[in-house]
Amino acid sequence: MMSAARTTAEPLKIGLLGAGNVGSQVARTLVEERELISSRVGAPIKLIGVAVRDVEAPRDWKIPGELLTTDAEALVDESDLIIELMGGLEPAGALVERALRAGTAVVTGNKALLAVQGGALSQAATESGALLRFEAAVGGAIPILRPIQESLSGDRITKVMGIVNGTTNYILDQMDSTGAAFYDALAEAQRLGYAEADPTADVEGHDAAAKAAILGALAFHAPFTIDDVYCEGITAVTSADIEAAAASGYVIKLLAIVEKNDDGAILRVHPTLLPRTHPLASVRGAFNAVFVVAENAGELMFYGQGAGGLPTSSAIMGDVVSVARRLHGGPDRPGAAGTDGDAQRVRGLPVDDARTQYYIDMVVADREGVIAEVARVLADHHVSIESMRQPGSVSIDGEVDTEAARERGAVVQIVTHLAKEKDLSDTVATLRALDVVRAVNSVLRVEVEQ
Ligand SMILES: NC(=O)C1=CN([C@@H]2O[C@H](COP(=O)(O)OP(=O)(O)OC[C@H]3O[C@@H](n4cnc5c(N)ncnc54)[C@H](O)[C@@H]3O)[C@@H](O)[C@H]2O)C=CC1
Ligand SMILES: N[C@@H](CC=O)C(=O)O
Ligand code: NA
Repeated sequence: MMSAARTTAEPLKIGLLGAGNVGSQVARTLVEERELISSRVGAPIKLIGVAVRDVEAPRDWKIPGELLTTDAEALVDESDLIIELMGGLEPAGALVERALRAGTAVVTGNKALLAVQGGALSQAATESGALLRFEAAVGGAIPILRPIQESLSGDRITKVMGIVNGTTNYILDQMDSTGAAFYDALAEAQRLGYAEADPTADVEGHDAAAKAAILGALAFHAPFTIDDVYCEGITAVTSADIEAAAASGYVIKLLAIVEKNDDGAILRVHPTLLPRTHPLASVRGAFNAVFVVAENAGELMFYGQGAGGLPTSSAIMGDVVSVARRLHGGPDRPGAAGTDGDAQRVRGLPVDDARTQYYIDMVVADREGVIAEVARVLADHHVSIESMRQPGSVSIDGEVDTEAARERGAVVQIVTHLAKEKDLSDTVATLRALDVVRAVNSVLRVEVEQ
């Protein structure tokens, strides 16, 4: 049985299995951000070892040599919490099972394993009281499994549909937007750390099918496996298909769809034509998006980075913090504001410090030199202009360029670059005070840049 909740200040011992794209980023976070993660947990944590195949292999982040080991089993036996990021069925499956049977908590991103042995592993966890979490297994960084398992646990989910494989979305997007060749786009997806160790799993749809099985199992509370999923990948999709779809206003996306009716559930993965106006059509690159439909909640949409070492490590670390809180006897929830021991508490700042773009609509005297005067006021306040329009004079009832309209003044509409709220409000006050400015009608904030 799982050992009693830890109440001492003894660090929680974390063992990491695998240090590839995701594992090396998780190792970096556990070492470089140890204090922050410990403060989020509310108790100390410590990475005690990283099991690798080759201690000399180059990695995205250089793991301190004393942490590296090739003895994964010994590391499992010494740890309180195992993070499995080797991928594949074996030896990952046996190691995860070994940990769970010993009551050791496991966090994994291994959808291939979960889609085959998820039921048996959950059973092993239940029997020993061990915790098993796998948010990274579907949608990479996107929190999607916990919302399904927890937030929607009081509702009935009827359908989950989305783009759940970053590699194939990247390939299809590159082919569609740049005319890239399939294998060039795949090679780039591999270089960027999106693809599975064997990318056949991505392009043949098996990775998306594994995710569909996990989504179906959690959404419908049923023991679905990858064998229950109808699966077609993208290898049969040609450049000609993509061009023809584009000519008719469609884009081709690999979708995973799990839906329930009165008789049961259908789980499927296949390339699908979507109108370019469909929300999933705008999901570009390795991004994922998942729609969930529930009887009472209606439609929900989740969007974010579905692949890549760094984004995926975020989901892994979220599970690690959540599990570590429970192992330390604390609640599996964030502390109330300012109570979780987070040393980097953030103070509130005045809105004057906010930076955004602005749209200003004003009426100025219709004469020479006025625009230069307006532009100078903006420059004096460090507000630069992105675009300026002069749609015409102030007309009433549709009159066009009459003497009377010109007398009322000219409309000027300005969009600024990023500026500080304080500089903008000073700018507007100065503009209002100018003789040549008849009125400042609107000042609206514009969000363009991330
Ligand atoms: N890369 C991504 O975007 C995402 C990956 N995942 C999952 O996370 C897991 C890891 O993915 P990546 O880091 O991309 O894979 P990767 O192939 O880059 O890394 C796996 C690492 O595990 C090592 N490994 C394999 N067998 C081992 C053994 N017996 N002993 C010691 N080390 C061993 C490999 O040498 C490799 O360095 C996989 O289950 C994958 O499906 C989940 C979400 C996103
Ligand atoms: N290979 C996967 C990685 C994330 O799950 C993908 O491309 O989405
Ligand atoms: Na996720």
